[in-house]
Amino acid sequence: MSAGTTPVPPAAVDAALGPVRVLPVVSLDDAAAAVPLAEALAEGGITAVEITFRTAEAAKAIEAIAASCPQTRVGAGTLLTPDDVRRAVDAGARFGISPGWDPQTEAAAAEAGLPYIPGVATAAEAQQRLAQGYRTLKFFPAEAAGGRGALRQLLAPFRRLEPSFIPTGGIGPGSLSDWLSIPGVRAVGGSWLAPEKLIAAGDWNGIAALASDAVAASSPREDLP
Ligand SMILES: O=C(O)C(=O)C[C@H](O)[C@H](O)COP(=O)(O)O
Repeated sequence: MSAGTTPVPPAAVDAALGPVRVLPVVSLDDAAAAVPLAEALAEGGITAVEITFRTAEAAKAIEAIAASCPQTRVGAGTLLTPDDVRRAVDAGARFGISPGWDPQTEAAAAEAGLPYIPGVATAAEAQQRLAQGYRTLKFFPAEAAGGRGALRQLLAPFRRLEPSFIPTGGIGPGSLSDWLSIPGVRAVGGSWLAPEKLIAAGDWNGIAALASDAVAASSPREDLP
């Protein structure tokens, strides 16, 4: 397969993400933290998590959450190669996300039937992915690529194709609700919900509090599964 591979249908991506409006982006140095972390996020009301392949423990962490946290939709992030995709799927990831896009990673995701969300930062990239049939796109790096103004401008010409964006990169509690109020923003991603320091300290109450603050700042959308 090559560029032009038919992606997993948008409805499957939507179903995999469920009602999530805030997606914690998590890098774990020790997979032993995965389950308590997912439980803390769920206690705060967040039942989806993206475990990034930035660390060697990613697959183990996904496997642990998939096995022990049935309430949590666990996905894999930073998918950069077909091998990342295969390891994510074998570990039990229910969706996959890349910071950008390449045809080999895309083909591996399509072959595995993994609901897959590529990243875009420009109109050209958005138009290419939409033309292929993707509808849910990560907008990355959200703040550095122009922030909310840039995304609003991107949405204007593409709106009739009904794209659904997950802005990620530089977003925190201060701007979360403004991002979520943009029509066309499905969810917001970010690492602020699982700071390295709190994870290292095992401060699960602290993480549950961050999650519940984020849920309080986000409006549910009735059209989501
Ligand atoms: O790792 C990946 O796959 C990425 O695409 C990048 C991350 O999603 C962002 O770096 C998170 O951004 P912060 O919330 O500002 O930390």
